[in-house]
Amino acid sequence: MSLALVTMSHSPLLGYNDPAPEVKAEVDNAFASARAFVSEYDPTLVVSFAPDHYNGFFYDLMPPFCIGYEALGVGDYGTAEGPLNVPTGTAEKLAEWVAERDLDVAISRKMEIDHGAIQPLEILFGGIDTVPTIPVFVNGVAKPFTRMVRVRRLGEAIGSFLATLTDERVLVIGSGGLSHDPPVPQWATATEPQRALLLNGRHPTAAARDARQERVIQTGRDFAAGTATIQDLAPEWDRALMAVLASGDLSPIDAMNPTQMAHEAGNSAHEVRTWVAAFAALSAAGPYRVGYAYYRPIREYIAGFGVMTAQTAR
Ligand SMILES: O=C(O)/C=C/c1cccc(O)c1O
Ligand SMILES: [Fe+2]
Repeated sequence: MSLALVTMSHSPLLGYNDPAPEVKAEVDNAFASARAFVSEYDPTLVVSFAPDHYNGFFYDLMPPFCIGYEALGVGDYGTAEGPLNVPTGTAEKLAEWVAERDLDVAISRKMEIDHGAIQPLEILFGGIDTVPTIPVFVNGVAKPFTRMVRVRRLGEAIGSFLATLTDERVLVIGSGGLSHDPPVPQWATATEPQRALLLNGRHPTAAARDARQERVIQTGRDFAAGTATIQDLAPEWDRALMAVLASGDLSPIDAMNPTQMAHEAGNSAHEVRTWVAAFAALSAAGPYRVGYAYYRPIREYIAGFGVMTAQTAR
């Protein structure tokens, strides 16, 4: 049984704050390479590991992981709104398989997902319902964070299930990261209105959504201009992580410390958990080979921006 993987940074600022034309062309080329890889593999099932940014998951009930049995996009930053094509029966079996392997994972029969999960589907498939997709939420923004070994184990358990689906060609996606520190409020330092959003900010008014997005877009512009106060990107940290993921030996990930990750690479660097889960899932089907890798720190997107493709080695 073989599996395929695409991991990619997302940024809601794509199309809002574009970098210099040659950098934008590089990113477009990276997306085109990932698309070509996916098109050749022709997946029949996608498992998408993605974070959320207080659009679907809030502090009224914040799980570290959640498998979606049904899901819909919320439509933030112009991304698609509406239902995904989730194979509910397979998602249910996946959650049971994971629970039997001693891992605690939440489930949702109505998962609301934002640009973190939607953007890769739109970039790779041109839509959110073209290929059956099981969304797996991996908390990458809301403290407290699980130890990284739990993320690796979850990925491996999901991969071991996927390896039993011999009639499917499964693509795993990891969306997020790499180093970045966008102006997503932190509970400890949030104002009262921000805390209300973090606690239960579902379905904001159009005006509230626009105000939030405008603030992030402006921060991206300020960051590119060198005037923002957010933490800088950490290209060496990003490249080192990509090297570990490409090496096939994920064990060094277990030693990564959540506090240190945020300190070195920004609060939202925890989104790399999705990459770790995706690579761990891939590793469950045997040794793998990375076919394509792109990286550049892009301040306009507030992202250490990376794209990788990989596949089970034959
Ligand atoms: O949720 C937001 O408003 C912003 C999120 C964001 C900004 C920059 C890079 C990212 O990966 C993000 O998710
Ligand atoms: Fe994000």
